[in-house]
Amino acid sequence: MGNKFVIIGAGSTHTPGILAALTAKADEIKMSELCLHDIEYDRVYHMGEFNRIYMSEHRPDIKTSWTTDLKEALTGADYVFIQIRPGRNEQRAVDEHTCYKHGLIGQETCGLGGFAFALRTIPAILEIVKTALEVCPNAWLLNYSNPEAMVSEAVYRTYPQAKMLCICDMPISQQEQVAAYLGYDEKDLTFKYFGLNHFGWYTNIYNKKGEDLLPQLREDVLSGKVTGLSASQDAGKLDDYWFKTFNNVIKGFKAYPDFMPLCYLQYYYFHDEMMEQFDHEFTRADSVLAGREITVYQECKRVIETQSAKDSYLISGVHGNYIVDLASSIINDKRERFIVNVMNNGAIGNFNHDAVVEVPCYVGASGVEPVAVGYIPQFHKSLMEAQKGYEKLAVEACLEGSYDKALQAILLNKTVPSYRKGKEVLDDFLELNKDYWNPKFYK
Ligand SMILES: NC(=O)c1ccc[n+]([C@@H]2O[C@H](COP(=O)([O-])OP(=O)(O)OC[C@H]3O[C@@H](n4cnc5c(N)ncnc54)[C@H](O)[C@@H]3O)[C@@H](O)[C@H]2O)c1
Ligand SMILES: O=P(O)(O)OC[C@H]1O[C@H](O[C@H]2[C@H](O)[C@@H](O)[C@@H](O)O[C@@H]2CO)[C@H](O)[C@@H](O)[C@@H]1O
Ligand SMILES: [Mn+2]
Repeated sequence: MGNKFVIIGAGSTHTPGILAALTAKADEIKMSELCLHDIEYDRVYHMGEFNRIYMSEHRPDIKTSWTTDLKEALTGADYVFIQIRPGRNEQRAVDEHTCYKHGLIGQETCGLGGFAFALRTIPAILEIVKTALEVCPNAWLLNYSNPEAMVSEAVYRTYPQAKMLCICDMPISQQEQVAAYLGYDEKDLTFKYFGLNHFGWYTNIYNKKGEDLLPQLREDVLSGKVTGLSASQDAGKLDDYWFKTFNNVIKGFKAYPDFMPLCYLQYYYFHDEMMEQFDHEFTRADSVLAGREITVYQECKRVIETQSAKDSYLISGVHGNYIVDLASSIINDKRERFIVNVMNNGAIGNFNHDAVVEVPCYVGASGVEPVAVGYIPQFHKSLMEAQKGYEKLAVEACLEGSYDKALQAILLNKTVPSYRKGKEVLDDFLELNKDYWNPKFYK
């Protein structure tokens, strides 16, 4: 008997990439069944039928199904991938435009866009984990749903018994860019890293000879020899948003050269410049809605009409491969190294032990074993402490429906300059999220 895999939020436009990775590694992960679930019938119908046709042509031995019934999806599940976006990209666009209206960065997970997003996602994720603990308590839950930093805090404190890993594909994406610049395959390098999700730094980059390549990269940055990461890649593969974002890594590394920053730190290091660099009228969510949201479902409809996926493009890419490789490391007890959001418990010696941090971990059948990072410098520790205070208070505000805690959280976010600005955005968000936020906010 093989493994039943389930994708919750399967209407995700990233699902085709995950299907490609699951299919490519079906034997390695012993996949015998794949069920797609989403709360929106139209989305799970199109993605579910796409998957049925695709699998019938590539792996007819694998049983496929799709449903809007969560308990039905989770019955007998062994591995559950979760990638939900309550309110979809339409509500993400509302988050971004609202922040820009008040002169603050509008971004999916960073700044106050992430705050609104977290307060929509956390209640939904907790419901899914609660149901999974009832229906398939021994299943591994691998979560991509954002904002990971706050989703993981909420889940790990509410359901510490859940076999759940909260992961992000940004570190591996940036590592692939850096490896290409250095002339290596990413798998041949060991990246030393610490931080919070979308708020971390690389301290060393070792090759197989044990040589640390970060100092040379730092020299290239400080000398002006390298001005952008994406230059090392076929820029055509990256859209303008990612092209700019990966190039800003070099800008951040130059500004604070002790460690290489994860690209998302651009929103905190250079908030004012990000306001100039990114379009306020046509935001990232607008771009996704006009792009990926349309092309992915057009392809699903085409395959359903022709009843064949033989000539369908399917790009597994880093997003699809990362979560399937992680599942394989558990299934086959490979104990490979992944960057995961885990309870600190001393991995970062001088940071709150009762806080979720994002660190390298070895992942096997027994779960995750974080690397001992040791003590981190005052600069990074202080930035992380303020951000973690924001994250923890945002989770408490969400779970309690507390306006006061929401106001406290907001002021701790480095993209918010004042109580007045933060309160203006919060009050707009309360009105705009009535269908998603804790009803206690409105009592
Ligand atoms: N961790 C990472 O590095 C990473 C990478 C990519 C995407 N993501 C996250 O994955 C999630 C999905 O992203 P996307 O761009 O694919 O979104 P998407 O809008 O394309 O798809 C999300 C799907 O979730 C469904 N959904 C919403 N609420 C649900 C619920 N309660 N139960 C089941 N399904 C539900 C929606 O109907 C939609 O089909 C987002 O949270 C996004 O931020 C995370
Ligand atoms: O703006 P989106 O919806 O395209 O992406 C938002 C997500 O961006 C990161 O994931 C990227 C990944 O880093 C990139 O290399 C490529 O694989 O696409 C992914 C998804 O677009 C980030 O890690 C996620 O947390 C964001 O949700
Ligand atoms: Mn991420």
